[in-house]
Formats: sequence, C-alpha cells, structure tokens
Amino acid sequence: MERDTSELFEEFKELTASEFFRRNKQMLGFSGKIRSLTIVFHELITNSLDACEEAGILPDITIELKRLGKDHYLLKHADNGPGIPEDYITKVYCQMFAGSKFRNIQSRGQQGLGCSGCVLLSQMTTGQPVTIRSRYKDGDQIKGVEMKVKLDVKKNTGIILDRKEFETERTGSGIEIEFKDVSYSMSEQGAYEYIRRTVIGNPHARIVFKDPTGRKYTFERATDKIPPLPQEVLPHPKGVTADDIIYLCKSTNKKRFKNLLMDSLSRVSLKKIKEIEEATGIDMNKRPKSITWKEAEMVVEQFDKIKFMAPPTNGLKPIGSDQIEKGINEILLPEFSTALTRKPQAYRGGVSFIVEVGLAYGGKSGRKVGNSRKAEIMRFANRVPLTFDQGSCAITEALKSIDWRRYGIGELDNAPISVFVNIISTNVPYLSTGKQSVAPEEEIVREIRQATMKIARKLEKYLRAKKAAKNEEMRAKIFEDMVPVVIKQCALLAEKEIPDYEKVMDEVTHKAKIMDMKNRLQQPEIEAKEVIVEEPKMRVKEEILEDEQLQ
Ligand SMILES: Nc1ncnc2c1ncn2[C@@H]1O[C@H](COP(=O)(O)OP(=O)(O)OP(=O)(O)O)[C@@H](O)[C@H]1O
Repeated sequence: MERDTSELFEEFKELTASEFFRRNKQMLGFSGKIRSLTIVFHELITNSLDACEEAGILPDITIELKRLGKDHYLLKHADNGPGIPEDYITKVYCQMFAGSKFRNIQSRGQQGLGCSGCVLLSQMTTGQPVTIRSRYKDGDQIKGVEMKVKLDVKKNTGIILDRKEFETERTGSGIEIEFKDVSYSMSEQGAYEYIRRTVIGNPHARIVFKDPTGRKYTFERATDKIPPLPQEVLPHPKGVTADDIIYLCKSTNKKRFKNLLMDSLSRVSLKKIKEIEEATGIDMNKRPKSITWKEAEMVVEQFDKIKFMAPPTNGLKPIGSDQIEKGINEILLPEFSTALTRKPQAYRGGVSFIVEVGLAYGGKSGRKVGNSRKAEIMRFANRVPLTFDQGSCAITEALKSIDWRRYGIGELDNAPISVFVNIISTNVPYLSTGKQSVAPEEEIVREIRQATMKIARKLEKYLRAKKAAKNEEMRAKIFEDMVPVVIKQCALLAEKEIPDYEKVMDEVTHKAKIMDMKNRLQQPEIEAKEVIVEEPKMRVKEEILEDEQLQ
C-alpha cells in the first residue's frame, strides 16, 4: 500500500554533531579496542603540543594509564601549556566542531573534534563524567579550576556537575577520563609506540608515561629549542573554488570585490585584478555580496589561466633535518642515520607543503620480529605520528614505488631500517576525520619519492663503504694468519732462527688498512654520519615503580 508523503515525513529529525558521532564513532577513529585507546592518546598529546607551541612553552606532558578491570582503564593526562580559560572548558571538551584552529595555519589539530570525541567515547562506554583541571592566566593572576562535566549529546553542549577552585602557581591543563572496551598494547599500533614516535617527531617534547603495569617511561627532550610559531597563510588563488569565493563574499565586511580578493588570498595584486577585470568584464569595485555564482566561476577560470607567484611558504615550519636526526638517534640508536628537509612545493596548484625524510639503519632499537630488526615506516603529518590506515596513504604509496634493491638493502620489509616521513602543510589532505592517512596527491607522492631516494643513496654509499671495509678486514686476516706459518717454514728450511716478524707485520697488515677504511667512511664525500653506539644511552628511561602517583 502506498504511504502518504506527510506520513513519511513524520520521522524527519535533525541530528546534532554529537548525535551523529555517537552513531558513527568509527568516523572519529574509534574502532577496535587498541585503536580507540591510541586515538585518545593521539588527541590529548597533539592538543598539548599545539597549545604549548602556540604559547612558546617547552612541552612537559605526563600520562598515567591505570587498569581498573578487563578492557577498563582510567587515563590521567596533564600538560604545562597555557591552560584553558574557565568559560571555554565545556566548549573544548563537550562541543563538537569547536576550537581555535579553523585557520589556514600549520597545526596538528584542524577540526575541533578531538577533545569532545574522547569525552563522547568515555561517556558511551562508561556513563561516567570526566574531570578537567585547568590552570590559566587571567590578567596578573593564575587561576585554577576543576570541573566534572558531561556531554549533552542532544544539544552538543556541556553539563557542569561539579566545580571547585584551587590555588596554583603554574599554567596547564589536565583531564581524568575513564574508558571501557579499549585495550593497552605494546604493538606497533598501541599507545606506547604512539608516544615513542611522537618523541621522534617532536624532539623538543618531554613525556613521562606510567603504563598499567607500573612501568614509568621518561622520554627526555633531545633539544631545548621551541619550534618557531607557525603563521597563518592566506589561500592561494590556484587552490580556491567558486564556492570558496561565494563563501568569502558572504562573510566579509569589505566594500569592494577587489579588496576582498587582495586581502583574503595570497599573491593577488592590483595588476592581477586588472587582468581579471579585462578578461571577465566583471566590475571589480562591485560589492562582494552582489557577486553571482556565474561571476565567481569566471574568476576561478581566470585564476587557472593567470600566472601567480608560488604560494608563500614562510608560514610552514618543518622540524629540520638536524632535529630529525637527533630524534632518530636518541630513540632508535641506529648504526647509521641521515635526514633531509626539502624545499616547499605546492599540491592542487595552491596549497604549499614540505616533505621531510629520515633513515635509520641497524642498531639496537627499532622494530623487531623475534630477534631480528625489521623495517618500520614512520608516517607523520605536521609532526603527528599516523598509526592507522597506512594502505591508503600517500607516504606508503610513495615508499612502495621505490626499488629498494638498488640501494643495497634488498626487500624493504626485511631490511633493518626505519624510514621517517613527515608532511608539513597548513592543509594536510587527510582522507577522513580520523586523520590517519594522507590523500595520495600526485605532487605529494612524487616529492616523498624523490626525497627518500636521495637519502637512500646516502645509505647505499655507507653500506658500500662498510662492505668494502669488511672485505678488506677479511683479506688482511688471511694474510695475518698465513704469514707467520710461511716465515716459520722458510726459517726451518733455511735452518735459520725465526726472525722477529711481528713488527714488520704491523706495518703492512690489516690494522693500517682498516684505519684507512675507517677514515674513508668518515670522509665528507660519503656525507653520511656513522653513529657508533657503545653503551645504549637511551633518551627513554624505564623504571618499575611501586605506587608512585603522577601529579
Ligand atoms: N591541552 C590544551 N591546552 C590548551 N588548549 C587546548 C588543549 N586541548 C584543547 N585545547 C583547545 O580546545 C580546542 C578544541 O580541541 P580539539 O582537540 O577538540 O580540536 P582541535 O585540536 O582544534 O582539532 P582536531 O579535532 O583536528 O584535533 C583547541 O582548538 C584548543 O583551542
């Protein structure tokens, strides 16, 4: 029987963002027990790093994970950032799509979903409120406030259940949050590995982590240099659509279309405005609000045809090859390491990005299967480790397209190497809100490939020199073993005393040759740094604690 239209529409409803993600938590990355917990670590750690960076503070992060029952944990996370003013606490933790990072700026966060997503997951699995502790500057004072909050899913807002003030002398934010149906793991996709990689990509950070077994890991910072503050970058005309132009026109208070274009986009000069005017016939003095869709399309067509200077790149702040090497050396303790930060490039014509790569070979740390060291690929975007969805990622695609045998390491999977790739951009093209993989944009894939091949050549040179040194050593050893026998036999035959041959041997045997090879290894033409690790002096200190509390 056919149903009435009005009857069908009786079910029509509106969903808030929180209701939507309550039904689709996998879209926030919360799927699977290990992954869900790692994503929580990711959200809280990236926020602390962003907040510290913006405030010019060297990050000190403490995390404690306590097991309360099977798949049931209490997480305590605290940082020394600028804190969150009281009025914003419920917005930060209980409102989806609310944040301070909706700008064209290089930051780890972009969407205003991370904190509220964690609170939502906690509430959905335990029904418990979360406790937030914020210490923030208010004029000359530092205020301390603690709140117990819940997320009102139907309204996408926060409910304050309890509030108290406390005295404090330093700034920072902290959260205590419970989860069920999650699990802690030491695997490559687990929370511990996430922290380890975070420290490699952020050598300026110090993280203390107390795991559920009572082990306390202290990852010391490898550098005291605070990364420079990224700046906002205006969108480049080659990267905008007609819809972007209409959006700009609707939300501006500029009186003339030309001023809007020149002030909201980069590289649009008065000269370019004239070119557009001549080609399209659009009056550039028009009020932006009167620009039609058709006109916006015509402007975009002209943007495609006109030559503009490349997008500005001063807003991008890479880690830098020295810092990457420091991070790699301190955490992976490799036999050989090298890193490279490339020049900025643009994808989709108008979004600038920088690729950074690093390689670590051999050594005592790194991924192991059984006793042998295996290859590990460490993907990062804006210094944040990407742990999941590697199959669809631009980084995986680029690394797989390289013929690694050319670089003397055979099959990539079985080689004892760690490959580090970081993509820096004001707009990393993530494939989903979970932000775990980067879209394989042609320019990005090409750039990663080029950069990696360049450092792989350095590794190849190092391996070649190492092999030559080994061969030389073997040859010298044979010589050293044989000569005394020959001398003895000759002396016997000649009925003479065995001469003192050891001094002569020293001059010609392997010692001299090995010294020579070692010198060659260190020569600048090899451009590779050999890291000799005698004692594993770990940046991460591991302790087993009784019942110490992290504050
Ligand atoms: N530890 C913190 N210290 C200070 N401010 C914070 C902290 N954590 C979050 N914030 C503030 O709360 C806002 C919301 O954080 P949230 O994690 O929800 O989203 P985001 O970081 O902006 O984006 P994304 O969802 O992509 O991570 C941030 O933009 C920031 O202004």
